[in-house]
Amino acid sequence: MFDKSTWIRLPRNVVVGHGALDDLGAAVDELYLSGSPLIVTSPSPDDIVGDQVRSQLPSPETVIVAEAGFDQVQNVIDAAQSMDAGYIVGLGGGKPIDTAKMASDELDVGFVSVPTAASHDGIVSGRGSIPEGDTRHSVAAEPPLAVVADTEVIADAPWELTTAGCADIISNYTAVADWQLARRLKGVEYSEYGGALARMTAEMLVDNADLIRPGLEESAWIVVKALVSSGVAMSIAGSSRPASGAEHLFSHQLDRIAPGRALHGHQVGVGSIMTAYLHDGPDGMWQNIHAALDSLDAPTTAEDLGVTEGELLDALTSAHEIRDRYTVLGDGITEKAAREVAETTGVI
Ligand SMILES: NC(=O)C1=CN([C@@H]2O[C@H](COP(=O)(O)OP(=O)(O)OC[C@H]3O[C@@H](n4cnc5c(N)ncnc54)[C@H](OP(=O)(O)O)[C@@H]3O)[C@@H](O)[C@H]2O)C=CC1
Ligand SMILES: O=C(CO)COP(=O)(O)O
Ligand SMILES: [Zn+2]
Repeated sequence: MFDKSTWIRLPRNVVVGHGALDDLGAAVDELYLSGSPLIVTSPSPDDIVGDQVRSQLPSPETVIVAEAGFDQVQNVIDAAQSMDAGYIVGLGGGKPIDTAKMASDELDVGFVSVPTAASHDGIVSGRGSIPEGDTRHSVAAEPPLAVVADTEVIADAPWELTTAGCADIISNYTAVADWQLARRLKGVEYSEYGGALARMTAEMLVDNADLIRPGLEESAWIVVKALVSSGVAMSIAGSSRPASGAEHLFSHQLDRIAPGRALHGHQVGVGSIMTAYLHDGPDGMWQNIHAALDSLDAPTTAEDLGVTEGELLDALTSAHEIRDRYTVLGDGITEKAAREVAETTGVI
């Protein structure tokens, strides 16, 4: 087996647009894969487009993923082995897509990504992010051979899924700042291209924020392109560093402390406001991040996220424990400092 950790692995076919789902069969045929696919999805995407996807693929089988987790990845591996799947299709939001890409990696079979929501930037990346007990693992996973994103389906998805994707991209500002800090203080390896692409993607999204409105297919198109770009940045870097810093540590910790209250993207957006403040102080980028999230109707407060002041402060003070990734949180901040940043930025 080759060591692929230094390879930049990117999709061959990225099909984005109105009715793109009708091209799924053709986009897959063009990959010269053999055998039948296992489709990994969750309840809503399966209801909405499951039949349309199945009708274009040879003798598919389907697994519905209830929750993210390694047990679900194992279920998918077992199902794929028992049908001798030729490749795996991830259909839906981040949960089924990450599960599918991790199972594909384990089995060494091709992976095709079919997002039904513009809710996260894992739709193109070769990274999987899965919770396990008190930690979250960000692991190398099979990057998609093809991505098929139908803007008609995505524009019809609940608006908050799109605003979550926007916030996930806006958080690249603080993720890159954390990565640069880790390079300066800890000698962490840094990719100029990965960092520049992630930051530029956030800037372009913020510049186009006025065009991103509910129900508009053009908005879905702008956000999906940005998510693709952010995923490519992660592939170039060979890690999630360009798109995941302290704001993601905060969000992952909130998933443990207050599970299921808010979407991933919304949590990282609020985290980004606070970690921007920690980077630059009162006059820095936190106000721009706050204004951009506000203009997109994305959450900016603990209340918007449905978490209490105590839960938010708990997550911020313990976020550094989630994984060994140096950020502006260093080896942890005090409750007094956490309260000050949350109050000054209006998060609590
Ligand atoms: N690997 C990576 O680089 C990255 C991974 N992630 C991971 O992705 C996950 C978050 O992704 P997210 O998409 O929020 O999670 P989910 O897959 O849980 O999707 C969120 C919700 O959207 C619903 N949904 C999806 N598509 C539609 C649609 N078209 N219409 C109506 N509802 C729809 C799902 O419904 P239902 O459950 O009923 O099916 C679910 O309730 C996290 O686990 C995160 O860590 C995030 C960023 C990057
Ligand atoms: O959510 C991600 C990038 O937006 C993935 O990052 P993690 O490695 O922190 O899970
Ligand atoms: Zn994210």
